[in-house]
Amino acid sequence: MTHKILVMPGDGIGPEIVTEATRLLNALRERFGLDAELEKAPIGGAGYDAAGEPLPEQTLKLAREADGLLLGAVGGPRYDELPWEKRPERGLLAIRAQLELFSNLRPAILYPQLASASALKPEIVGGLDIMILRELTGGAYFGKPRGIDTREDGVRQGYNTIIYSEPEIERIARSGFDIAMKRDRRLCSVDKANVLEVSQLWREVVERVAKDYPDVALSHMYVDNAAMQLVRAPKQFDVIVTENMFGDILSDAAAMLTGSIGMLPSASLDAHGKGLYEPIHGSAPDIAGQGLANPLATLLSVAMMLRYSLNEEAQAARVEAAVGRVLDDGLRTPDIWTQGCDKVDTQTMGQAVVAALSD
Ligand SMILES: NC(=O)C1=CN([C@@H]2O[C@H](COP(=O)(O)OP(=O)(O)OC[C@H]3O[C@@H](n4cnc5c(N)ncnc54)[C@H](O)[C@@H]3O)[C@@H](O)[C@H]2O)C=CC1
Ligand SMILES: CC(C)CC(=O)C(=O)O
Ligand SMILES: [Mg+2]
Repeated sequence: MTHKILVMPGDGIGPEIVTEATRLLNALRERFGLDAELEKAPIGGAGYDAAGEPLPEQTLKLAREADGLLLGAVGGPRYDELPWEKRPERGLLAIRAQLELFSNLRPAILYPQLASASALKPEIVGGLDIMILRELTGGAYFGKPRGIDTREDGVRQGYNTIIYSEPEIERIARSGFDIAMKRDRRLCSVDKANVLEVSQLWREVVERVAKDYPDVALSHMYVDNAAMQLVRAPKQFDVIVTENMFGDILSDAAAMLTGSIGMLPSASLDAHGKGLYEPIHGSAPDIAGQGLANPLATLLSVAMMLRYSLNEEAQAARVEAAVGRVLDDGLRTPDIWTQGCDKVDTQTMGQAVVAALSD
């Protein structure tokens, strides 16, 4: 069956890195028999420019019809003054919500070739392979009420609401336990239950779900400590499950353990395996259009799409092996460059991965 893949480049470095992902997918089609057709649609600032909406109706329609979704990144200073409903970031949140992509897998893996690019010493971080599972359709980014208004005494105030229902917590907890069962069977649930009622409920529900997974060692940790422990001794973690905003922040921190935020892919899944795949980073306006962006997080996101949504494990492994080979050859974009390696631009890196694909 032909896989329908929708690519949504978005803004900033989005189009540059998605160009490399498209090059990769086309190579898999032409040289390795991947049966797939690609379509392209605007989202984020590009959606606003094209259709006046950060998630145009036509993009959402195509997304619903596709088997796999690939996204670059959204946002940029050009759009920062827009009202919330029109902002690029709103388009991203909207597609996640509309497609019920509640389960966001963010693997943080240190490639051995990048040991010297990590923010931590090799003896602390060597062999790092953790999975951060972030709840993606609840919490502060979606809770209502939200806004900025003026109190009766004339003082302006801004507010958001962190809200989670029991079923929302339960389904992400189950995802966390299921993932842990396929790994080292250790799950750390991260919350702020010493201060937040929403976290107290989170902890209660996670404990309840744990009864169905007696083989998984469950622990709990407050998010402030978790941030510190990630930097102090990251290998103590196997799977981390946490709410939307905590996961957003912790995964950016974890990225630096792997050398760069340009190395971390992600999968955002619904309950049936449909997924949106994207690097965890943003649109990086500071380096956009200069060939400086690392495309590897996006290419590794393609691998995740092949594995999780398209059932193409061999193709996924092929992509990951090619990334490993290119790193073996010493090619580095500036964000992961260290002494003795070859500094290359976005396109050269993408072409090298394609050239390194093999049986
Ligand atoms: N999923 C998405 O589409 C996301 C969008 N954003 C949006 O992106 C815009 C910029 O946000 P920032 O806070 O600056 O975060 P960012 O992740 O875009 O950039 C943070 C830093 O990492 C660098 N960086 C990011 N990706 C890189 C790559 N592939 N290769 C090399 N260096 C890379 C950037 O140059 C920058 O110095 C904002 O409009 C923000 O709302 C932010 C995070 C996620
Ligand atoms: C629009 C933001 C929620 C995007 C982001 O920072 C992320 O998903 O990591
Ligand atoms: Mg983020």
